[in-house]
Amino acid sequence: MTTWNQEQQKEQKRVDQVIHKLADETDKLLEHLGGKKADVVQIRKNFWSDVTVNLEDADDAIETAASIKQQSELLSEIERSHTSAETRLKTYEKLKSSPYFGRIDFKEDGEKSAEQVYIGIASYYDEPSSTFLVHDWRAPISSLYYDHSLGEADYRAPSGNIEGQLELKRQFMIKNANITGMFDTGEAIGDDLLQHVLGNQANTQMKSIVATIQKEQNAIIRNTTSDLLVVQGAAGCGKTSAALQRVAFLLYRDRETIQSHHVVLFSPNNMFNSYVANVLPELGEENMEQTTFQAYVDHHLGRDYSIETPFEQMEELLSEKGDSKRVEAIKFKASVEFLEAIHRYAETLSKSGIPFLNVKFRDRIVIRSKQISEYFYSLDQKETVPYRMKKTVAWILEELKKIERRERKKPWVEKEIQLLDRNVYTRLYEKLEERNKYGADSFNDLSSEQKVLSAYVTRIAFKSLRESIEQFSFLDVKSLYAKLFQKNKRLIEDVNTWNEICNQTLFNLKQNHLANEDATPLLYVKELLVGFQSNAAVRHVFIDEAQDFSPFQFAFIQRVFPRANLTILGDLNQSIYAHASGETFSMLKNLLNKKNPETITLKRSYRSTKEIVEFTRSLLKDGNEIIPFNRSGDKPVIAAVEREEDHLNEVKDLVGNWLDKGHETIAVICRSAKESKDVYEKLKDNLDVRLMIDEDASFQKGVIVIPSYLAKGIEFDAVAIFDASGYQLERERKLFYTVCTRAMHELTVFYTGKPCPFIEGASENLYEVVQ
Ligand SMILES: Nc1ncnc2c1ncn2[C@@H]1O[C@H](COP(=O)(O)OP(=O)(O)OP(=O)(O)O)[C@@H](O)[C@H]1O
Repeated sequence: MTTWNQEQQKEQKRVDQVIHKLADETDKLLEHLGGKKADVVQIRKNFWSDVTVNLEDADDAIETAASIKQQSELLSEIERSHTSAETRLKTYEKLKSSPYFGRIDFKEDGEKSAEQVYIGIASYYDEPSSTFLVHDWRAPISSLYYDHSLGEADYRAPSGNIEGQLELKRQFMIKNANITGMFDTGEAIGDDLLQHVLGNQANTQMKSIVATIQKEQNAIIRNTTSDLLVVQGAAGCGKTSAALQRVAFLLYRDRETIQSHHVVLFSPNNMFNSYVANVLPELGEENMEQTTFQAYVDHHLGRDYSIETPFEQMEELLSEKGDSKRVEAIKFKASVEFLEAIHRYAETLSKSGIPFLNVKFRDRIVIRSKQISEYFYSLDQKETVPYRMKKTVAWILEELKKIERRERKKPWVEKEIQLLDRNVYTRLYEKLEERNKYGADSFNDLSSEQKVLSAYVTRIAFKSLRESIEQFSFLDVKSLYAKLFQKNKRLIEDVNTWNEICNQTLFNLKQNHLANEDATPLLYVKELLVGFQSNAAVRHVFIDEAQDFSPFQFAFIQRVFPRANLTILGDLNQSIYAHASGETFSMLKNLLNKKNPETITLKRSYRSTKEIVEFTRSLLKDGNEIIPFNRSGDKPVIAAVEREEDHLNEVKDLVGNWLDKGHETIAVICRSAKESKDVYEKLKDNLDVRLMIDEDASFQKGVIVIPSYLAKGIEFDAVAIFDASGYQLERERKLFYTVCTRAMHELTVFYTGKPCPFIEGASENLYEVVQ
């Protein structure tokens, strides 16, 4: 037997031993859990009988409270240890199938021999031998595995820097407790395993990459020094993957202070949320909070306006209606200059000019906007506007109290009393009887009955008004925003289409419609006046696909999560929305004012084969910096088709071939949802295909037809681009690049009429042409 085989046998023996121990531990835990569960059920059952309830006098009441406290503390202690035992059990279950993926032998300076460190998704400590049989990949010593080749190496431990020699680095593939592959490598992370992993079929959900994290990705995952970490990287270089492993790392490192709900991920759409939802649970962690910026805007403005979604905006721009004037308006409204103009505007409002609305009750004006304005501007101007707004709310509520009292005698109140529900009447009666015990009037006394009922009716009638005042409904947000768009007062000199921008904005506002580009600035200017509703509990915010965030959105997130560190990940070459500034992320440093901002650039792309990356990077003006990972496949195919029927037939045949080859996730990517629907309708009778135009749908295996912008962030085994002749305008270059980079193994681009100018710019030896 060769030494390597012997070595593999030795390793398999160790795997067997570890798994055996894990099985024993699991049994013990199950027994312990059974006992605990019984304890909890017993305590819950006896909770009130074990507690001495005696409320006769003050001393007894104190004793009772103490008794309840003691019981509930006991209960929660048992529940706590039950939960942590359950978590451990889940971890053991995962380790039992694949206990680790790596081993390093590290000889610390001053030690006689090297320590063998096995690395897995969680640590496993063996009490009898007082050793870690598996180290968590996030433990300080595990960073040696990702960061160093053989030879001198060091890592940062809580006690300081530890130096020594890395003598061995071994990677394992272990499935169902069997070693199916094993490689020794001298590099940081050997390419063999990565080749194997990347060659697999795409999954409908993203996988964790802990076994093959690259050194440059590890720098993102383990960064602890920066409050603003910006990651710029090519399509498929692992930005999303690194972000998710970073969440897992932070949850592990700061486990005493941070839980999953202290971390928020902003992603491009809900489908993407479901696509990444499995990574953290796979690593034994709970998912962070996931949201989209649109969800935030809808939550705050959805009741008052019909808001255009980013997808609706995209559809319009991709249709014939999408003119360059609208694009210019969108860019203007997302610009840093507009943001600064809004700040200047808000400053002037501190002295005068805030538009207020009359406060109305039952269609009658009860407080005039002029009175509100006078009150607001009578307050000390040294105080902030949000503080004065809060004082104004308090003042209006006081005024409403007086008005409410006066209303009680009005005829409408009497009418409402007649309509009162019987149950309400009885409840009020009981309340009054209760009060009566203490010498108040009786309900039988007619005048006091009337008083109670009219007070009740008016209180209920004013309730929603009071609540809306607390939400600053007296602020005329529409006029506030509209005032920015005066034809004779250009906010920024070099906007050519200023008059059109003004007309369109004012027209939309009149209809209570908010174009997507107006929603965030309008909300922003409102919040500058009333104060941002912030969440200080959140400690880390991740923004994925950040190239499509406007400066407004960044500024918003910063204010809403004032204590959070930001990790911002994006690729400027994939800026597909018109509001994307196209600027580098360097403006974020000034905009966000965070400590130690750092930028990391990732250049190596892992998703697609070398041939696909070489082709896609040539679609960009400056794509040469993107480095493909060395995994080979077929060259992309450019297929010219003459007629629509031919196009559909060719797509159908191609997809059939791909299915025969074993590809499981296949996408026919169209430009718009409109085109997707059309293509789907024509394909569905001859092909098992699904239409994916709803961003709330979850991503599934099989063949899908999907619009370009929804495919952002996800990947497929094989991609067919439907009619690339549709991508003609320079502003669609990045959209075209984005859709082509979704392919892992195969890419075919069809076109019907005019060739796509971006392909024409690519060198002919990078693709095959099929006529
Ligand atoms: N170190 C790695 N080991 C294994 N697979 C990796 C690694 N890094 C990235 N990948 C794989 O590469 C693919 C692309 O990764 P990911 O989606 O994170 O890239 P991205 O930079 O977010 O891409 P895009 O900008 O195009 O959305 C995924 O399949 C991911 O699993």
